[in-house]
Amino acid sequence: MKMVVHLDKNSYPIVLERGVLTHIGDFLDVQRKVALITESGVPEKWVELIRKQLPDGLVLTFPEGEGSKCFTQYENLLKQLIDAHFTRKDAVIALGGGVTGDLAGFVASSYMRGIDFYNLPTTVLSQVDSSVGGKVAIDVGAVKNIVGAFYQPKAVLIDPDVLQTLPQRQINNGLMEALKTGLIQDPELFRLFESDDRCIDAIIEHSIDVKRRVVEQDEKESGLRKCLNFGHTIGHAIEGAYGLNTYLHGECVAMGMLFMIENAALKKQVLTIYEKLHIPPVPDYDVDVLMDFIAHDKKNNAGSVTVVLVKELGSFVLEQWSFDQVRAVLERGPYEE
Ligand SMILES: O=C(O)C(=O)C[C@@H](O)[C@H](O)[C@H](O)COP(=O)(O)O
Repeated sequence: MKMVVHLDKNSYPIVLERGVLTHIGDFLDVQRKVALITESGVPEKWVELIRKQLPDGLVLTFPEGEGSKCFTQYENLLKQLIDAHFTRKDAVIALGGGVTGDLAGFVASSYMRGIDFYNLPTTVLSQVDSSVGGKVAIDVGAVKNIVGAFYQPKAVLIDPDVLQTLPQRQINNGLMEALKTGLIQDPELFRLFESDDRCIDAIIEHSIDVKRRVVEQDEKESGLRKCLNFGHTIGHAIEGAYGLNTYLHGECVAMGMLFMIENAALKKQVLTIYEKLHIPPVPDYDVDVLMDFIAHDKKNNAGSVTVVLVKELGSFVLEQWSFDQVRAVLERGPYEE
């Protein structure tokens, strides 16, 4: 199955196909230097599958985890491209999860002011969400994605077969971004979570299709695209407050969404899904610490923040809240009406 993200000269295909990673040469020119940027957690068999299709490939592996989305790793990767004499005609492939796509994409966006970038996501989270849309970034300290760019890939190749080696916690983590998409835009996608035989291919297809349509209408997040941040304002704050490595990103988004669902029956349905997928409960938090992170949110506007609320399944409302309103919600807690 192939979709195209229509963005004028930055348009690109998303290929969702079991086995697509066995023939990447059909989608990109491999007859040049290609940096295959990957993280240590990606099984060797997937790295080798891609490497052997790259006659002049350079495998660059960084330690897995959010901690690698930092200036040190960013600089290391750039230095390795310089040492290997990469030119503007060469390319970067990201093979991994959201961290790899963000880091490798930011490297590609800035090396020589931008070289070709291809995203080959290997986790549920990156397949349903982060590989599409061109957000690339690193963190500074515990502040998530604070330095980055909008830099669209030349193609996204999604192969659900690679998920067979993914630990269950990572699968459930990624599913939270798809659940988010269902809650804000796609009731049918939400229903897939309520059925007992969740079909991952259908979840990916629904999620990516919604994301594609949102990005086409608002590439740089001036309006509509903010809906994709449902759960992220408080989610990112919890992620940061717990040191970026205690909870996974999707788990934090799941926690963050609870504060922003203004429909008791729907919240109950969501909590039932969390229970089935073993999503951790919201931990104890210090309101002042979370507010400090929220003060750095990119959706801030002098003294207020754009929040995404879900009142009815499949739709969202954007509201401009004062910090006092956010504080009140944090003080009320995630499980209260
Ligand atoms: O693509 C988007 O736009 C999103 O907001 C998707 C999010 O799920 C994703 O986690 C994104 O990386 C968060 O972006 P940020 O702008 O809040 O850093």
